Amino acid sequence: MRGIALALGGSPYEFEGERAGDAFWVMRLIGYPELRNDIGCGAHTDYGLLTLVNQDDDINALQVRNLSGEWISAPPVPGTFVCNIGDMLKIYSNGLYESTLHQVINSSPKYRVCVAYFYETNFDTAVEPLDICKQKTGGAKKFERAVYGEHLVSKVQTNFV
Ligand SMILES: O=C(O)CCC(=O)C(=O)O
Ligand SMILES: [Fe+2]
Repeated sequence: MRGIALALGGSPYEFEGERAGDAFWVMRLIGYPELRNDIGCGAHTDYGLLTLVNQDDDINALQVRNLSGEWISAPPVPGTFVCNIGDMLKIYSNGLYESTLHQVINSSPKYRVCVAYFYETNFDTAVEPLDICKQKTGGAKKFERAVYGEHLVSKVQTNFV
């Protein structure tokens, strides 16, 4: 996160203290039964700052939607993690970073396991575009302020109910 803060033109500590000094992180171990096109992980964006996904090296199941609206594969690259930008980083960066829509369909003949680490802001943090990011994107904020915990609860309720 310090590298991302620097890349955005800020101090390395933009995502610490009241923003993410007490990060509401979650690690999830997810199993996907083989040969199932009907269950998996439906299309969604991740909620927080940054997600690191460690997936099986030999199963191609994760897909991301590109700007043309097509689903494209994100095949595993052994020894690497997939990094997803979350909704909070999209807001902080005023859209310089996109929280990409993705889904998981395991139509392979093998059970797939993924370990996903979600690095989030503090639960109660009110997230709004950083000044440095507004300056780089024309001056105006493109997204309204969102309280991370409220966003999380509303996404979980709409995703899982
Ligand atoms: O299983 C994966 O590769 C990704 C899972 C995912 O997108 C999520 O849990 O948010
Ligand atoms: Fe995800």
